[in-house]
Amino acid sequence: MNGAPLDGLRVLEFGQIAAGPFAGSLLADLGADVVKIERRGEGDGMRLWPPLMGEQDDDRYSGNFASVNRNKRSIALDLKDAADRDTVLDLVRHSDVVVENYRAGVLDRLGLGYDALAEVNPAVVYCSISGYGQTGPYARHGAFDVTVQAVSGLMSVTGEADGEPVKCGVPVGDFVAGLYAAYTITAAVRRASQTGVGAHIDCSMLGTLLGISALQTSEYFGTGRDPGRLGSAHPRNAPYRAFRAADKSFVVAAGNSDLWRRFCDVVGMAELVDDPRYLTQELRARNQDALTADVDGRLRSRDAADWLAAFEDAGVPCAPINTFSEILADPHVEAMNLVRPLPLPNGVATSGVAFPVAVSGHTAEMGAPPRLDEHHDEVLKEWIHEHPRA
Ligand SMILES: CC(C)(COP(=O)(O)OP(=O)(O)OC[C@H]1O[C@@H](n2cnc3c(N)ncnc32)[C@H](O)[C@@H]1OP(=O)(O)O)[C@@H](O)C(=O)NCCC(=O)NCCSC(=O)C(=O)O
Repeated sequence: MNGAPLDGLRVLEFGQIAAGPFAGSLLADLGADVVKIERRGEGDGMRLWPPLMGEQDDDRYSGNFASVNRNKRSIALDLKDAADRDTVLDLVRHSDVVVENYRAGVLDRLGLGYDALAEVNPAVVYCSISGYGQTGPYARHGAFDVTVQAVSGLMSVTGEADGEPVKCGVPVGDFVAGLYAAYTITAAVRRASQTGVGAHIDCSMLGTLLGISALQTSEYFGTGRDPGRLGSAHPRNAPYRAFRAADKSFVVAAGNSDLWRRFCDVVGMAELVDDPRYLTQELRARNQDALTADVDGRLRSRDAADWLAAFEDAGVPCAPINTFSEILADPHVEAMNLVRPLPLPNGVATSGVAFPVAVSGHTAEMGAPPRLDEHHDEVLKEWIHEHPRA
């Protein structure tokens, strides 16, 4: 990699499915040398998630697995076997970071918890990602994305007001935990490089979902009332939601008073600007059911594309409600160079979304995900024998 910000950082990832592997892939995309330690025989369970691509039954690779395990290497070890556990300890001596997302207590039971690893490498930054954190009444509870979206309050504010609570269609519980984990790991690595003292990072899916729910939790703290479900609408802004046009729905967000005036102009309802129900942002949000009813007929009179062109001309933020196939083929995404070829170990090429943040001096590459145990000898030789850490 060229000028990679994390060039030279050695990461051992005991990751499975999403949160741990995503944290590892964020580090790998920025140039870290990330080695997955996987279960012998089967490896990370996500290896079997469809779509599996490739001609031969025994040489197919999962697109899902590739998306969060590109740019990594793999070693398969039986963590219940004493010799393999010693191999892990040898690797830990020569690494900077360990990241894992097993149920709290699993790696402690295997003799590979933070205390054991800090004994062989006091500077190691060890990040545990779990559903509920390492301590507290729920620490040993297993968690999947949907259970944490439910328990965290997120589902209670997602969905239409008169419908059932639903989860976000993207597994934010896993991916947000992975993001916080990678961010905190890089901070702890900086401190470790200055002090020689590592860290145990306790990153929970519950805590991180509460962390990104800052507007909802602060609303509750301020009012004493639970925020409710508003579909695509906003509690403190209107018009700001999906509206129905003649052919389909689209989104427009006239999120301040100037944009509200422009919105009224575009829909040809200038009389609404001075309507006492809509004079301020706060009033528009409070009276948004009436506002939506007032503009509904007019918006349904033209197709979404016409409205989008008109709002865009007026500088009012608006958007089509795309499918992934639509946005991935969009000329703007093409100009961002986000969709790139992602090779699989069997030579088949799929596509992937590259690391989405540009860092000057660094080109994030999209290297193949590893075959299970592909790099066993290579990593041991490199890390332990050829380039040992002092
Ligand atoms: C996802 C889980 C509920 C799965 O629970 P379980 O299937 O009961 O697994 P556990 O993590 O409790 O334990 C893993 C077991 O595998 C053993 N184990 C693990 N790796 C190895 C290797 N390499 N060799 C031998 N044995 C191994 C380990 O010792 C444990 O066995 P024993 O020692 O015998 O117990 C839990 O791992 C969990 O809560 N993880 C943290 C939260 C998380 O990341 N969830 C996201 C999942 S994906 C998701 O959200 C989604 O798809 O949606």
